[in-house]
Amino acid sequence: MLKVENLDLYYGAAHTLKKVSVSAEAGKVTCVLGRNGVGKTSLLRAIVGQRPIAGGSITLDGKEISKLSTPDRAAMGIGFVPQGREVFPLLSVKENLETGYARLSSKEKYVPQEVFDLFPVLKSMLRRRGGDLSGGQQQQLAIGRALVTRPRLLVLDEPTEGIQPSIIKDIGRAISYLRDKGDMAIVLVEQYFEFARDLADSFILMDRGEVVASGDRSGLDGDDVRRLMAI
Ligand SMILES: Nc1ncnc2c1ncn2[C@@H]1O[C@H](COP(=O)(O)OP(=O)(O)OP(=O)(O)O)[C@@H](O)[C@H]1O
Repeated sequence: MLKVENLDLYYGAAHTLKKVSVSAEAGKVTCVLGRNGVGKTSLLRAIVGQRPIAGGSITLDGKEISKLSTPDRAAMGIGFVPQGREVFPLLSVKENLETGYARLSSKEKYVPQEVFDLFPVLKSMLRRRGGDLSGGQQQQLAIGRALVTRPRLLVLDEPTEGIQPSIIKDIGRAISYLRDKGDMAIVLVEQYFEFARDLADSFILMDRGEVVASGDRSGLDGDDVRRLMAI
């Protein structure tokens, strides 16, 4: 479904991503692993259209999307859960979810029941302001908001960061459920190794802007991976 090939990205003179390649398939979780600052967030932002690339290609179902705007990519089915969640603090939970309606047809403008099944707390807090939710609840809201857009490709940037263990479990269960439905490809950036290992069908490991290892989940047990994940 998603194919990123030989992607180069710069911030000014800094060559932040060097010939990075990764792919993601429906019904699978692809994990992007690596320490702080190796370029994981930059890769995701390039995929969703928030960072221009200097070289390489990004295709979704064979169509080149690297020149398309972020809203156009969202309309093609890319949903993004950014690092830090980016919940609108003054909007209610309901209004935050409804921001996902922008590119939907009028028939699709509702919150899918599975959002509330996966995260029942959102249902009970629909009128609360986003900014009044705990970090874990905000993360659930950010995932729910992405699901409202009916993504075919769901891109998540460190959904466990700063979250309490019980909610990490809920988020892990949600990702497994979405994967097992079979029609959605999931790209997950994580620094929490055990969480990623439990979910990954395949992975890439990055170091200083480059992919230094990749493979299926069995490759995650190597010492190299742990060493390059250690902070
Ligand atoms: N807007 C920016 N301008 C300049 N440099 C940036 C910018 N954003 C990120 N960088 C630099 O690019 C490199 C990669 O950052 P990036 O956030 O992609 O890494 P990361 O692996 O996601 O790290 P983290 O886990 O901390 O988010 C870092 O050296 C970072 O300082």
